[in-house]
Amino acid sequence: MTNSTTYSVTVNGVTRELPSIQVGEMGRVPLVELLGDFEFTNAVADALVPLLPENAQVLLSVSTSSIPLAHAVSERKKLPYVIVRKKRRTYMRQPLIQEVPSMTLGVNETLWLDSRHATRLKGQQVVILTDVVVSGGTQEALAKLVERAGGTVCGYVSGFKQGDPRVAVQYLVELPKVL
Ligand SMILES: O=P(O)(O)OC[C@H]1O[C@H](OP(=O)(O)OP(=O)(O)O)[C@H](O)[C@@H]1O
Repeated sequence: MTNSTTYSVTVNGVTRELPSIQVGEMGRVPLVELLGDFEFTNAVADALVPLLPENAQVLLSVSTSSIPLAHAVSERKKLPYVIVRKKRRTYMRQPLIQEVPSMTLGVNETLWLDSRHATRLKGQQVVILTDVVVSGGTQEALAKLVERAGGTVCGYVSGFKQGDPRVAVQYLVELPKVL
């Protein structure tokens, strides 16, 4: 930690001072933001690639914060990626709908996977990839979507772990839950 309001992390030689944000009654939480930061996203993607299971065929991630990371890892591994949405779109056809019971900020979410993309998971070995894992609720909900789509989860990977997730996640950096 560099001072009382930031938390310093370095991945593959790229350092960021994470701001600490007051989250409800949890206290001050160091906040990772890959969105809008290509240099840090690329560093995290480079470091995550060796953690992916060898048999991975597809990456599955979720909007919004994890999208740049999923894209960068996909590009490096030459694996396709699928993004689950948090809002229904009019162009979705017969989406799979999955609730996330409790998330980081205590807000329930609903995940939507368009059937066009669910088809891409069928019969595939799928890695679940997020930028941050806290409770693991999001990764669990993504795993349920994989099963419902007829795929198999072959691993859970996250750039950062912040807390005690309910799933066994491969991660790069453990962050304190509160500062
Ligand atoms: O392990 P969990 O407790 O489920 O929390 C992890 C989730 O929380 C963050 O998303 P966030 O809630 O910030 O949503 P956003 O990506 O839409 O900003 C992160 O990107 C994961 O998806």
